[in-house]
Amino acid sequence: MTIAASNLPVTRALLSVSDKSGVLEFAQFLHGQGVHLLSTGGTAKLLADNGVPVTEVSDHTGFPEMMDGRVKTLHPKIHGGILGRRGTDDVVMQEHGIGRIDLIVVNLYPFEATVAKPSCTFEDAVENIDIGGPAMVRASAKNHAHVTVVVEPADYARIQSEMEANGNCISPATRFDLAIKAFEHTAHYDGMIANYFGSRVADGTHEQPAAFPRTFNLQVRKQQDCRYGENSHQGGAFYVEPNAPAGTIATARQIQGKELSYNNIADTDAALECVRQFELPACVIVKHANPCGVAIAADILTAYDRAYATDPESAFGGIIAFNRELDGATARTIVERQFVEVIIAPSVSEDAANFISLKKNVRLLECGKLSGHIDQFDFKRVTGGLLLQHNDALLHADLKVVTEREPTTEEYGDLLFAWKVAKFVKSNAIVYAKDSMTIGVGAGQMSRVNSARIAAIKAEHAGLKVPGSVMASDAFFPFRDGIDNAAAAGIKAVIQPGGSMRDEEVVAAANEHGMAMIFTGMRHFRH
Ligand SMILES: NC(=O)c1ncn([C@@H]2O[C@H](COP(=O)(O)O)[C@@H](O)[C@H]2O)c1NC=O
Repeated sequence: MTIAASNLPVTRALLSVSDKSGVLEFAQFLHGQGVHLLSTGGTAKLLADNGVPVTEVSDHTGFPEMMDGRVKTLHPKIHGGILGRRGTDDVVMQEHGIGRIDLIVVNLYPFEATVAKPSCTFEDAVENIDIGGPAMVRASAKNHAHVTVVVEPADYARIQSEMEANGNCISPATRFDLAIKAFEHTAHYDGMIANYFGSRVADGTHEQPAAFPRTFNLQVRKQQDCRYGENSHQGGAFYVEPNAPAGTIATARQIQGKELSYNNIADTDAALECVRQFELPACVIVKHANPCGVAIAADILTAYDRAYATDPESAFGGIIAFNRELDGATARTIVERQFVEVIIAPSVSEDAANFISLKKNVRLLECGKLSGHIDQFDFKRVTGGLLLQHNDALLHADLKVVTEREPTTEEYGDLLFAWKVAKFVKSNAIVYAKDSMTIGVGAGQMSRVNSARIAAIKAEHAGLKVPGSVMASDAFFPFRDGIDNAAAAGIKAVIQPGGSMRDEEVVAAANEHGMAMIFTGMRHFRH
């Protein structure tokens, strides 16, 4: 069966909105076009108070709104008017005095915003579950062959210009597009309600335990198709959450360059999340999801120079992130020095953009001010399921010096710096650092000792000296050998979570070598 797909003039519209922004102007326009307006209590009052002729839904149905608004539009004269098919249901509609409603303008009770308020009670949440609104939205989306549904004030202008241009008609394409949006809208809405209910114990108390929802509903919108996924034989696409915060890869604006690939997006996210931890001007260079060079300095050019110096070989084709505006001098140095895939910064000066434009393919992104936002959940696909965890939002528990020797002020600064970097290095992670820059990064090894060896090899390759550096380890040392090896390489101080059954041996080794050691009380595995 093909659904009728002609242009249909709008003669009657129903407006029932919680978010009343722009609705008065839109109603004035509709009235000006000769459209008969129906509306629910609050919306009708707003229109009538501003001189827009409107029929209250209760007058239309002959039934009052009741039960504190729980029942307003749930009536056959409304739902029949929305669901009636032209040519199929005309007789039955006439028989029951049901008039067609061609345009539905509805936005729902603000459930998400209500439950986000710390003072929200379970009863408040329940009363903010919209019933009549979603029923009308779903009915109109189902009957999109004959009805237009608008769920967002942002679409008023689009409907207005289409009606103006087409003699009050809205095209089948627009109706279908808005129907998709309507079902996305109600799916998201019910998903949020299910998450809220599902994270409460089903024992009648409605108390919220510190648990995960019984089902996990998340709606993400496709931002772009990628040319391919992680490899060229895999498809890929990038999806973002509604209301994704500023200062993230999800909301970054691409100023120039080739389209971002799947791997570019993943690596840029890793770089940006790492660089946002630092208060001083910082630069993080990422390759294959791992920081290969990180530095903080008085300005971002120095930070970049020093981050690059850690591992120039790996920085080739890397992703570079800054926590300050990208300036001309830094942009120029990058394009003159190295091949780079992506550069991202909170903002980009005109000079910087001009320098980068010399390399047409380089993807340049501006992400806006970096905030402290951290998503609540982190997830990982496993075959047939999803692993959900709270995000690794904290840096450390109490910092405890466990050795006879305290770290010097310089060592202390470098230890914290190295710890922040290690949090973003794949496990097992070992980071050597000195004077606020990475000296060597050992990532993703199955043994911690090998990660340490790799960090030392990296330093040697780059012509950097390990002696005098500090070391961060993302998890505890199971044996003293890691500390003995570090001391032999010239490491002076160590930061690690602690918590091994051989902590005593490990601390004794550090004391023997005259090292300082800090326990963070928190591990940062990253897989
Ligand atoms: N119960 C109903 O029949 C009903 N019909 C529409 N609503 C909602 O009432 C709100 C608008 O109310 P008002 O126009 O009174 O401010 C809209 O968010 C709309 O989705 C209803 N409210 C809740 O379900």
